[in-house]
Amino acid sequence: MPLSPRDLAACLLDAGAVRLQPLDPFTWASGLKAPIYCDNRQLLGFPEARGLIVEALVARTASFAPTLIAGAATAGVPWAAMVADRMGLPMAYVRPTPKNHGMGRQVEGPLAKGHRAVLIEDLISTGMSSLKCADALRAEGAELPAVLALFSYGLPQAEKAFTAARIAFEVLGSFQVLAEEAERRGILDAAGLTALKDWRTDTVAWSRARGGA
Ligand SMILES: O=P(O)(O)OC[C@H]1O[C@H](OP(=O)(O)OP(=O)(O)O)[C@H](O)[C@@H]1O
Ligand SMILES: O=C(O)c1cc(=O)[nH]c(=O)[nH]1
Repeated sequence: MPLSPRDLAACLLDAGAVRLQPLDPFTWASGLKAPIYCDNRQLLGFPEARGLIVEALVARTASFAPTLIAGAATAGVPWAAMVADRMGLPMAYVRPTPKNHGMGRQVEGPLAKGHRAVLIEDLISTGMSSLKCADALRAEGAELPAVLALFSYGLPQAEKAFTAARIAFEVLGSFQVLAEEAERRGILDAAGLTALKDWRTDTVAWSRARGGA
């Protein structure tokens, strides 16, 4: 059976990957402050869950008929490596910025030019990191039909950014289902639920009120 968003939420909660700290917010890569942090990297320590996730990524990836699998550094790289290995395809990885010594490359591995690439990312918040990698792949001459990620918060700024960049993105799991599963398991108490609800009402205002971007 394919991995559902609820299965992914279960994997994340079982792995202890989800942390809630409304009173001591996390700073995200974008500079936003948030009450939640989803550390997908924890999934790497669970071979069974990891295998199911890779299988789901392979199925989605295959539908785009890529000739190259690219990983967004750093957290997307292990997933891209496992997918590329299962599919018997070349793999590259993309740094957030070009390396400032050595070969000075942003896309590392085979030249992306002429390839039809799928970019694999672990998580999408604002989409900024994935889209920087997407730009680099396109600048090197790759066609990029899609970005695939394990999880997305479903923030409107991400939707807008991907639409503007004309790149499809697909995810295995969402914040909404994760929050539902956490509530079902009794992990989210009333205070946690209220904090997440307040945050979701306006994530940017919530962040600014706490000194974030
Ligand atoms: O959609 P965004 O707003 O860009 O946020 C998501 C990005 O943030 C995290 O990466 P981080 O920069 O923490 O680095 P890492 O991948 O090296 O852990 C995550 O792995 C995504 O790449
Ligand atoms: O936006 C981020 O930086 C971010 C959020 C999150 O929940 N997990 C993560 O790894 N990064």
